[in-house]
Amino acid sequence: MKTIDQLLAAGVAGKRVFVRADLNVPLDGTTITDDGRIRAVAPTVARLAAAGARVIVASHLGRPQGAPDPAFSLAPAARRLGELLGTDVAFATDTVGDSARAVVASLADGQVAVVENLRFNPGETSKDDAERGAFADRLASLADLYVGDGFGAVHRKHASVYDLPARLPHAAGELIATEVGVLKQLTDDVRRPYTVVLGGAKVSDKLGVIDHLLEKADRILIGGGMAYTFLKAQGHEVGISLLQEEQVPTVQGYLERARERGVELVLPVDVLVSPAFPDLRTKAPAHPTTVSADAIPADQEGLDIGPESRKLFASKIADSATVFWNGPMGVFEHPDFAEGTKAVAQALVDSPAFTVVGGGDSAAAVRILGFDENAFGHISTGGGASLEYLEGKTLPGLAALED
Ligand SMILES: Nc1ncnc2c1ncn2[C@@H]1O[C@H](COP(=O)(O)OP(=O)(O)O)[C@@H](O)[C@H]1O
Ligand SMILES: O=C(OP(=O)(O)O)[C@H](O)COP(=O)(O)O
Repeated sequence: MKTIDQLLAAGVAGKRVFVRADLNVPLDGTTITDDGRIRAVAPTVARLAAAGARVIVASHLGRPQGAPDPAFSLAPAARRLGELLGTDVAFATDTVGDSARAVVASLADGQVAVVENLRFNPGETSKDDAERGAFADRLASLADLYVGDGFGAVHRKHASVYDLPARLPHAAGELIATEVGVLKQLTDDVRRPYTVVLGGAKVSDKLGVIDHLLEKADRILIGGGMAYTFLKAQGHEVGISLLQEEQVPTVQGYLERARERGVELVLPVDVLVSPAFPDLRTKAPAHPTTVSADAIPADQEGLDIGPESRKLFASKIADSATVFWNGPMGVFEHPDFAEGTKAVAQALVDSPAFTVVGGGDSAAAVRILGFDENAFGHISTGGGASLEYLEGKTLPGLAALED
């Protein structure tokens, strides 16, 4: 894989360099609640700008449906990038249209622009190669060189991640190089016991990785929204909790294989439930109840792991040599449902293990809940991306950066 150093050595002054970043940051309205992903890509942008490149930064944010949606605008992220770089950052109100072309044409050497959310365009995420390719052609017309540095999205076969680098001379940015360097340590010769903690809300996306983890990990702890499909697979009712009903038979297979292989699959023994999803803006008290994991009332939603589960998970983490964690244990954005995530983060900090936290929200959670980033072995900007990397899959966004 060519690195940014090689690109810089060849000279980028006056060149339009397209940087595919992952600026998919958590927002409260237009306020960024954690800017970790912007800080993570800023050094790559800064180095290119300092070398005289005209830098075009592009990213997705959230999951808009292929059309402009102001709730998912990258404008706040562009402003924050400008603050971090200490320079004006221009913003194009579209991705490949008149605004983007005008903004790029007006860039002087060393200046930086951000174009609007890639996913406002249906071609970005299309499953149709021709439609994705046509959008990649339009992106390619904006730039001379491509730098892939959106580690959190390298598992997506999307136009800006996969098709665009095939159309321009390309290199990997500093963030991707660092992320891959650290995650390699978890694939080569992992120190055991190796514990993987999974949670979060992207359940259908991430359930599949368990198939591979059953071959690799000694222990898998499952909390967050992921837990309820497992509890259902064990025959328990989960009320109105997040559930991937069609995956229940697959998960029953995982439970069976874990038993056969001697992999410890640890589920919550108690959960915090509430009749409604909490208001994350007002943070109004939700008055949750603690119930046993096998007794979730039909009209209630499981929104965090309970106190006994916190102790159980912490004890499993304490007795580990390597821990990889993706996915909050509950709806940590609300104080009533943050204790499970806090307890797991604290257990990682207290553990002598080599610890890696991955994922946009998981990384944000540890910082928002007040943990020192340096207390972890590594905080990865990618959740799904790191899980699929650990699975040994060929990731489209990394394969596309190969020479
Ligand atoms: N029990 C639950 N029910 C619904 N959502 C949950 C639950 N537990 C965690 N979440 C949500 O999961 C989200 C993060 O999930 P995900 O995107 O998969 O993690 P990451 O970004 O770290 O990879 C958080 O916004 C959190 O509120
Ligand atoms: O937030 C992300 O992934 P993550 O939640 O697995 O860390 C990335 O920005 C990818 O976003 P996507 O899962 O909508 O493709």
